[in-house]
Amino acid sequence: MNFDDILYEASEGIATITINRPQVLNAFTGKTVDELTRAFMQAWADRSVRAVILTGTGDRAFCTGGDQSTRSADGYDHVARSERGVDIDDLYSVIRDIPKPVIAAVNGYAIGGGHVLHVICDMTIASEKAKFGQVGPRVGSVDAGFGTGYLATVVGEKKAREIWFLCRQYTAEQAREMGLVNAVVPHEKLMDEARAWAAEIVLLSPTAIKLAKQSFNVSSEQFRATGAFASSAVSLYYATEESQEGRNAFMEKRKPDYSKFTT
Ligand SMILES: CC(C)(COP(=O)(O)OP(=O)(O)OC[C@H]1O[C@@H](n2cnc3c(N)ncnc32)[C@H](O)[C@@H]1OP(=O)(O)O)[C@@H](O)C(=O)NCCC(=O)NCCSC(=O)c1cc(O)c2ccccc2c1O
Repeated sequence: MNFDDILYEASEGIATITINRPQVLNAFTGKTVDELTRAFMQAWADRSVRAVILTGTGDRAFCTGGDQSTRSADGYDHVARSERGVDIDDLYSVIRDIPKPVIAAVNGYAIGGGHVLHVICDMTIASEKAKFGQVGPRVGSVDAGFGTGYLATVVGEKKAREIWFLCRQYTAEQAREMGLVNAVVPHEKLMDEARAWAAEIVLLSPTAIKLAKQSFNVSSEQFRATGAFASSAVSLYYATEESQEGRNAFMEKRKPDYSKFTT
């Protein structure tokens, strides 16, 4: 399968999927989301693959979410819906549903939708240089469902609300302390560590792993429906002046001014 925005490689039972848009810190467009979804389906269909690693190209970013330069007033479709009609909810679903563990190897910023991506992965290994956070309320967006409710099941309600309501960035060590990542390793050892974890999985019973993963998914399944509903709501929100102010401020490299908006 040919991809433009991502890299796909499979060997020794491990598929590695790499978001490859370093010029925008691996932010994704609809096309990127579509390619990621297809890459996960390819890893699912390949019976020799027992574990998947998701990472980003370069030293600076895992993924910084939707590519703001492609977002327009008529909404979310331009950010995360491809010509083929595949959207972010399908990507989140395939990461959860593929019956093989998915390890996020976070090599830098995991921000916005990029943060949600690593949260959805089964496990996260972080470079000591990694930075984590949500930015939606700053840039006029919100990725609810897995991005909010499921995050709260991972780090607790208070911490999840802090992450969303303050839009701070957290270090890899802070992320480990709050249970957001499984391990923190020296930057240059990140991919070796991720491959070592995946190689351990390769030796285990694939059916037992599948059953365990599917059973873990049961209690958070409600967030899939919340996410679909939230995507519909956000596509309406993106059309508003308030949301546009967030996006425009980011592109113009200034602070957003939400002072005239109320709710
Ligand atoms: C990630 C940062 C904190 C990094 O800051 P830093 O100062 O280190 O670097 P720069 O800001 O100078 O970035 C370098 C370069 O990359 C460009 N860039 C970075 N991120 C993006 C991006 N997301 N889109 C487009 N371009 C990006 C940046 O403009 C610079 O370009 P130059 O040409 O000037 O060199 C900081 O970059 C940052 O905060 N980025 C913004 C991240 C952001 O707004 N992400 C989108 C959030 S919304 C989202 O992801 C989202 C996705 C979904 O799929 C949803 C689905 C459903 C509902 C909601 C969704 C949703 O909210």
